[in-house]
Amino acid sequence: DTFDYVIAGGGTAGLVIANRLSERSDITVAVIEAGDDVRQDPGVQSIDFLFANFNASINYQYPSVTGPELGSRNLTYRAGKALGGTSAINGMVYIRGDKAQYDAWEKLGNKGWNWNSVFSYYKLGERFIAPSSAQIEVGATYDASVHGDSGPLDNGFPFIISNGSFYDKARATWESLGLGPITDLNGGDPRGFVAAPQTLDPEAGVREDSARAYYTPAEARTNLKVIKGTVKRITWASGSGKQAVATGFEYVSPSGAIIKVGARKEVVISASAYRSPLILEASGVGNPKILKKLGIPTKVNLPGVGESMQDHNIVAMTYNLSNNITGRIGYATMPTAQDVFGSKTSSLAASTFKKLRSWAKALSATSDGAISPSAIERRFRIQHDLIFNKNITIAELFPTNTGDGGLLEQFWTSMPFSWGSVHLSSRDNIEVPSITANLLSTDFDLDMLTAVGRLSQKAYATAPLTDLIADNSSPGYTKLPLDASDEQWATFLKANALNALHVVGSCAMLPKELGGVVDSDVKVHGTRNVRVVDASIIPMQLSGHTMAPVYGVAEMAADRIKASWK
Ligand SMILES: Cc1cc2nc3c(=O)[nH]c(=O)nc-3n(C[C@H](O)[C@H](O)[C@H](O)COP(=O)(O)OP(=O)(O)OC[C@H]3O[C@@H](n4cnc5c(N)ncnc54)[C@H](O)[C@@H]3O)c2cc1C
Repeated sequence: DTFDYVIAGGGTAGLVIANRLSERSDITVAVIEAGDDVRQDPGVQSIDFLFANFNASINYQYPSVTGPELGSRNLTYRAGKALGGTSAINGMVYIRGDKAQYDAWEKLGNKGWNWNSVFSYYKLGERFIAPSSAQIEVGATYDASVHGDSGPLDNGFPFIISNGSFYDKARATWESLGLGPITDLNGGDPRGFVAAPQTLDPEAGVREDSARAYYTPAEARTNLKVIKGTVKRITWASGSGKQAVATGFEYVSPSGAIIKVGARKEVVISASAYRSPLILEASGVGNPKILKKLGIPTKVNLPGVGESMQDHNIVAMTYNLSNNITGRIGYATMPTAQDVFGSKTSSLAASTFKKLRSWAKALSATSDGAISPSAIERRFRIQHDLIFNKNITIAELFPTNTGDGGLLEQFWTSMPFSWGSVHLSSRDNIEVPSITANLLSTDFDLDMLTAVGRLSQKAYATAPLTDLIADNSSPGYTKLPLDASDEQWATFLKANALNALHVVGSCAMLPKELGGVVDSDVKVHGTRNVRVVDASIIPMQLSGHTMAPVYGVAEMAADRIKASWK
């Protein structure tokens, strides 16, 4: 078959693109998705389960190990394998990040990509469901002006938040720690404490994933087709012009047959930050040194493919409760560098600035110079400026119910300088990426996580939140006392820090000389008609979580693609 557009991956971003492109009835669109349609699966619909589908068939699980300094621990990276992709299995928390983080994309060379532009697409895509007055009383506040009200994606607060007994005490504690309540964390300035909305239908109590939001309303269109299969590679037009021209994809059908599907106009890769680089590499687009080792001829020399994979660094602690907390705990506290480092902030700003060059050099060396030290340093400088001059939020502290009556406090740093990579593991294996996690590889990343951990511990030891807390059950105050030294923290974090599953950057939207893979029209450098749209193109980490940014980016990318029709 041949279509105008063929999309590899019907996940969070892929279905946004499919929906928006097929709005025009004379444009034909096919989506090749490896997973099943799970919209009717009660486990997917449920808004309570977050971790329940971790080992299920709708989950990809990719192995990796930490470096020896972190105990060579096994890490698992996860993503959804279903129509809807990771939005079908994730925690649904919807947080966009800080304004300045988006403005940095434009500074990095992406014309037109800034907070104002992406914000307008956030609003276009969203149908925000205002909380009830009972929900507002327990922190579900909002500013209607920062939300959309007629887009496809439902976003709101779970009904059961209104039974919560946690809010008043947590709010008072955070207020006393200088991080008082804010009205809405999605207006570009999320610093403070507030209930976080989730992509769900509050009345029905059902998950809103991209299949429900973007595929269901478009399903009946005759110009849109979903094909079950796993894309192996791009097929190329013969000839060796300046720009490579895709003719479609080759995919493996459920029966194992290798099938070709044609694309008259373009192919779009939306297979996630883990898998989009693999499809490019399998098609000969990437770092010639890596491709040569894999036995793949280079079609497009693009060394940034699979590099600068950025995640958040996450740690969990658990608490026993002396007073039962009813209802759902869905509150985020987001601090800035000043909030966590206090009076040390300016000296840290100066000392870390001096280290950027050596960090960039070391990172470049881990990938055999795939991205030059000077390009990484340029990117690091912008990141440093965001942290220390633009005062963005640099961490999130997010409590949830443990399920057995306890409280799980997860905290993570949002802007680590430790970047990893993800590449094809062997020529024909499109299923298992080779992931280098590279967690906590700079001293500052460890300092940030330590400072955020101390803030987290302090909050649960500060009245009135203490009224609810019986004890720190893990790691426990014996192992990690409230006055733990830097060494004790380092030992704890090196043994327990994990990948937060918020991976971006592996096909970064940046100029090629900065290690970029796609340009600001989300087109792969050196190709005429290959685009990538998913978390992989987000060039620099954001505060919060990654799903909302993926929706915003996909909405804007769809318009960029449509603009090429004029
Ligand atoms: C357990 C978990 C919890 C999370 N919780 C949150 C949260 O609460 N809030 C938040 O903001 N973010 C959260 N995230 C992260 C967020 O969900 C993801 O960053 C985002 O959904 C990624 O979207 P994507 O479009 O890049 O990829 P995906 O949504 O993963 O889409 C990729 C799609 O491509 C398909 N695919 C892959 N390879 C191929 C191939 N070769 N051929 C055909 N199809 C293919 C996949 O099956 C999938 O459907 C969480 C992630 C995980 C794993």
